Amino acid sequence: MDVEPPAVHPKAPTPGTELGIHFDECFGCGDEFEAGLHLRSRIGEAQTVYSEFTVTAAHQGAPGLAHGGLLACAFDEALGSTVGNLLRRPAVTGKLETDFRRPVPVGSTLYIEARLDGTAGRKIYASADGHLDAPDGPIAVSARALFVAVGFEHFTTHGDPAALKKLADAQEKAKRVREGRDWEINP
Ligand SMILES: CCCCCCCCCCCCCC(=O)SCCNC(=O)CCNC(=O)[C@H](O)C(C)(C)COP(=O)(O)OP(=O)(O)OC[C@H]1O[C@@H](n2cnc3c(N)ncnc32)[C@H](O)[C@@H]1OP(=O)(O)O
Repeated sequence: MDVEPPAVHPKAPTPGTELGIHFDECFGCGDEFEAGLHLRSRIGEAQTVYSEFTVTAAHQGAPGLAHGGLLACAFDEALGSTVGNLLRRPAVTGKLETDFRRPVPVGSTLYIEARLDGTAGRKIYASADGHLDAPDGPIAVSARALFVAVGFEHFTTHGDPAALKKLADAQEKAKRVREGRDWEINP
């Protein structure tokens, strides 16, 4: 099947939108686990998403340096967020390839610029570059990923139904607050 240019969903958030946390317990972006990556993302122009990841002592491999697996995790999150928010289509990572070009010290921030590259049926291609300590800093890590679109049953069949319900309830509550209907919540 030919790879086609990605078609951004008409209801995708607009450039400049801060994306927030998609699930409190997500290791990539959630705030429930102190040692998590706490990635913060916003929509950029032309099918891009910008994310920032600050490396702490909790993310070390060698003394004072980020663990490569956790850097890959940051890219999985940044790319997953790009696919999910721009296409508004449930998808999971099928393949993730990383190039580690420079060491990333504790205390540094990676500025990750992620983009959609194309789609072919259920396959979604995306890639990203991580710039060290400034949006135009040297590239320390690059990644390419294949996401595969799945039905919602992927998560209900393989995931945790109680956690999914917690997530659905939180999303419903956030929607009510956004629409000014928070008074409808019966405590
Ligand atoms: C508003 C919304 C906001 C949302 C924000 C969300 C943020 C989220 C942030 C979180 C981010 C974190 C995100 C995470 O961490 S997601 C968690 C990590 N990923 C997983 O757990 C996925 C586990 N794998 C599976 O479930 C299945 O294997 C999948 C579903 C991927 C495919 O099994 P399925 O049986 O369904 O499909 P298929 O096998 O017919 O494959 C379909 C097509 O894909 C091609 N293919 C598959 N794998 C590979 C591969 N490795 N290399 C090359 N190609 C591969 C395959 O050849 C075929 O192509 P073609 O033959 O049709 O040409």
